[in-house]
Amino acid sequence: MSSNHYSENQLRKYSLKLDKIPKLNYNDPKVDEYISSNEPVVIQGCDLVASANSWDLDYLKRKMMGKYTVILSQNHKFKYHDEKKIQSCKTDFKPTTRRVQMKFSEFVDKIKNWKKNDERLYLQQVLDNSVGISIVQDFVKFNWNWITEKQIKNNWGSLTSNLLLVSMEGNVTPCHYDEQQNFYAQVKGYKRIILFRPSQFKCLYPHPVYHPYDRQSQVDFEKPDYNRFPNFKDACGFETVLEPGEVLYIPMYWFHHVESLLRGGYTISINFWYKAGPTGQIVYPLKDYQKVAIMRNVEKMLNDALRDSTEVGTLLKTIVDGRYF
Ligand SMILES: CC[C@@H](CC(=O)C(=O)O)C(=O)O
Ligand SMILES: [Zn+2]
Repeated sequence: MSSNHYSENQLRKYSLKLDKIPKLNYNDPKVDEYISSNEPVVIQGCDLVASANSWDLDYLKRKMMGKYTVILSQNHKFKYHDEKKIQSCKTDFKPTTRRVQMKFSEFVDKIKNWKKNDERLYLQQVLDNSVGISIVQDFVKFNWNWITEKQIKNNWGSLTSNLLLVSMEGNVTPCHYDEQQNFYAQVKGYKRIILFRPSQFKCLYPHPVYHPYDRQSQVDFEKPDYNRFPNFKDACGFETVLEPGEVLYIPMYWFHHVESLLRGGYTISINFWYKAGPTGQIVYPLKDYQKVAIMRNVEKMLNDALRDSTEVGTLLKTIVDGRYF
């Protein structure tokens, strides 16, 4: 996959079967068909975050005077972990990233002077009043008519947050799923996003629900352990390289892996996370994401009932072995 904006060798190499995600103009009626059926689609020309088109490091440095959330990593992977689950986790969990509060000017200096073996940086800041009046003024000029029309038409819940994502070139957010609907807007630079259906759960082996890495795939895409994760060889997904001005709809529970292109410079993205709508009438057959939600509830119920996460697997095997095929 290449275009006149980037080349194939800027994409990291994985042994995966990947189809292309369609790119449609925002007034193409097929866009609503994809969104209403929880299928990913790249939307062009909707100007969702056009008021952020001028955002670059210097502009943000001038306008953002506070301290902001920056993730530091010993390598190019920024695997998210839930701090709240660390103390209850029986195994000795060693996160590979740490979260600090950093002035924007310091963040800019560090990425501009970054050298090999330095910790990598990834600014991931919720867009709230702390970002300063200028940024808020750009924020209120987002195309809220367009996105709110989608929210209402698809009966989604409320907008929970917007993350401002400023990434160094080459950073990777490894494969995971979220339980929210997501419109992911690319502002600056190019990001490759790989997506898998929720039904690929059996190929991607997410960590157990009690684990700090809940929702994150256990599989290292760069060095897959096919002995532990044999179904990964059957994984098949979709990919796109998102360009500035484009918006990717990431359906809830769809696994996604995100990378800023190698040698592509820093990238700026803004996501829009929406709560799922009310379940309403259950329709059979169940959708794949509903089955993931059921599996999560079974794990949570067993963890709560057994009070020992190491017993959950044994009990589930006892239920299944020789009885359910
Ligand atoms: C949270 C970071 C990630 C985006 C993502 O996973 C999401 O918006 O759900 C990325 O852009 O690196
Ligand atoms: Zn995500």
